[in-house]
Amino acid sequence: MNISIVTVGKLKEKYLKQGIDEYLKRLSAYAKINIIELPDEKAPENLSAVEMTQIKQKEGARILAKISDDTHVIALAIQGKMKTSEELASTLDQLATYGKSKLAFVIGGSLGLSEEVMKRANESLSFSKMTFPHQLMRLILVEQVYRAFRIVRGEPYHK
Ligand SMILES: C[S@@+](CC[C@H](N)C(=O)[O-])C[C@H]1O[C@@H](n2cnc3c(N)ncnc32)[C@H](O)[C@@H]1O
Repeated sequence: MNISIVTVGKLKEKYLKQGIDEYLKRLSAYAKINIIELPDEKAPENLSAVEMTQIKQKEGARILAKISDDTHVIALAIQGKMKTSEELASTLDQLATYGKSKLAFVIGGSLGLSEEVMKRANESLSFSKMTFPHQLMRLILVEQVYRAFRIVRGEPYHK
């Protein structure tokens, strides 16, 4: 399976980078993972709602340009659907069963994801009702994707 993680904003924190690199290394046994990091749109203070939407749309268009039509898209959003790790594993398993070899997870920047990205997404995924910074979200996501593959393969993983 080819998995892209399309993410807005740079990964700056060294401690998170180390964690992400470790899970990407482990994941390489199960899938081809491609991280597509897009720059954050600069959003000055005191923007009107309309201006904010325009900036989000611009960011969204850059995200969508990186995703091919035949890709199954999972948008990460606080208001998305919550799943257990087993359910995420089952999603990956089902996609593989139905011959969907391209999957993209999308992580927004500080403004969140535009309506256009949410509409393009085949599903949305919430990791809790709490807000995580995008860099930490990337680490949590790669760990959960790794966990999902271990579950699919019936391989041991600490609970
Ligand atoms: C700092 S958050 C953006 C916060 C923004 N105000 C919003 O409401 O989306 C950056 C990105 O991380 C992801 N994210 C943060 N917390 C999340 C959660 N609990 N579940 C799923 N995704 C989350 C989302 O993709 C979000 O766009």
